[in-house]
Amino acid sequence: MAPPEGPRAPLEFGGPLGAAALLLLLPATMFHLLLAAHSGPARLLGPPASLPGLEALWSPRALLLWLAWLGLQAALYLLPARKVAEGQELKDKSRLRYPINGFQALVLTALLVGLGVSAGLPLGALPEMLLPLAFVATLTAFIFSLFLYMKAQVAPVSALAPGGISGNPIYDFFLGRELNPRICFFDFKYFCELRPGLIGWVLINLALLVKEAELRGSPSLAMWLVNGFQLLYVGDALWHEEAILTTMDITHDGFGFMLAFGDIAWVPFTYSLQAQFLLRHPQPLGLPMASAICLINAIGYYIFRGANSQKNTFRKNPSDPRVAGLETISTATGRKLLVSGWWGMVRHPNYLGDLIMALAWSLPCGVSHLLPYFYLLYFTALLVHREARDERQCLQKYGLAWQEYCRRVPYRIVPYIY
Ligand SMILES: NC(=O)C1=CN([C@@H]2O[C@H](COP(=O)(O)OP(=O)(O)OC[C@H]3O[C@@H](n4cnc5c(N)ncnc54)[C@H](OP(=O)(O)O)[C@@H]3O)[C@@H](O)[C@H]2O)C=CC1
Ligand SMILES: CC(C)=CCC[C@@H](C)[C@H]1CC=C2C3=C(CC[C@@]21C)[C@@]1(C)CC[C@H](O)C(C)(C)[C@@H]1CC3
Repeated sequence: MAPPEGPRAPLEFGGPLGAAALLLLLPATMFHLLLAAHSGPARLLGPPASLPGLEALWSPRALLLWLAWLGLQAALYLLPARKVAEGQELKDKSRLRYPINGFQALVLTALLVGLGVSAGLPLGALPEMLLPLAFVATLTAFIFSLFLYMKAQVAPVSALAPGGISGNPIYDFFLGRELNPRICFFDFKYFCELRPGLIGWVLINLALLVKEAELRGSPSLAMWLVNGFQLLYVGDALWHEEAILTTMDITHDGFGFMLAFGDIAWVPFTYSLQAQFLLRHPQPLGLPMASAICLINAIGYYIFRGANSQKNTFRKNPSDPRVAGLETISTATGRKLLVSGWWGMVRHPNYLGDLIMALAWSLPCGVSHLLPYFYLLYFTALLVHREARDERQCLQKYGLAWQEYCRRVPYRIVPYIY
């Protein structure tokens, strides 16, 4: 029998207590990382050297800059798109429409920043504002999640996510009640997932690179690598923007504090940790080591892109010649599961590629500190947890066919290990 959905569904993240703890723990971790990367010892574990006062956190300039950034990204979202894609079928059998113009937003942002810099915009001053910017981003995430929670109170039941309707306000505030909150064509979750945070991440990286050039004459090789790898990752996400429409964040999870904070605060301010670390803790990196790290990133990217594209192509059109020859298992839903190609190697080959890239992003920072490896550690925990959630959902969706898939492809993420 399928597990229940709605108020009787099993609670995730340790239920209301776990959600309450995460509401505090996630912002606290982000500030700890920002302070640690800025400090001499750069300790991941242990208390920061000193705690900032309110004057270090609050800055009207940072608030203005942050609101201007959100406004710019919202305006770019509303520009005419090269394509309008349809999302997955919803409970009421309708499909939402989404503009595909994320890559265009990245390019236009780059052009505007380029113009600004040539007109004297001090991009190298941004690293000094990271703390107050992270503070206003966190405040925005709390206020915005409150708005989303209230908006969900008046949304029809069919618009609610299966997980966020436990009835416990803290849990539902954290996980999100409404699946696709929108005002007219403006989809809040889709906008936040790919625009202000992801593009903000590469802009922060670039500012750190500029600042390093100002301080030391030129950016280090390690800084170039981190910038290049992460720009490739963000550019790839925006180029393949349509693929996000089938991820569990869009199709299953509600839009609450977890995703709102994750998208607009956690991603830009913690995913740029390696570049933040390198600015204060320069690391020597020779060409042979740099080449080996590039190779690791290329292997990770090859697996990540290959696996994601294979599944997306198959889900869009199983008779596409690129996937038509692959072996499949039929399921009672009428959909099929791939059992050869990337998806016959492990059950989440895309996670494997992503983790290999995460390793390549940390290696340029050397091995003297644990701090730049935070992303790899956090990401491993996130993907292991995400994989378990996805398995539960697939078992519920596909039943015996999923069990057969697990028998034929026994490893989850790493062949012969996990
Ligand atoms: N950088 C970051 O912080 C993060 C990055 N990611 C990345 O996002 C990407 C998307 O991840 P995510 O949304 O978690 O999940 P996936 O893209 O792995 O999607 C899982 C879904 O794929 C379908 N599926 C699973 N197995 C098969 C199969 N054998 N054949 C066909 N379809 C299958 C199922 O959905 P259905 O059958 O309904 O189509 C399943 O629910 C990944 O590359 C991940 O690494 C994710 C989280 C955070
Ligand atoms: C700890 C915490 C705050 C959890 C929230 C998790 C979010 C940070 C992540 C959940 C899924 C994500 C995805 C991406 C970024 C991180 C979040 C939002 C993603 C946009 C990164 C780029 C990838 O190519 C992607 C598009 C596949 C990916 C989608 C999932």
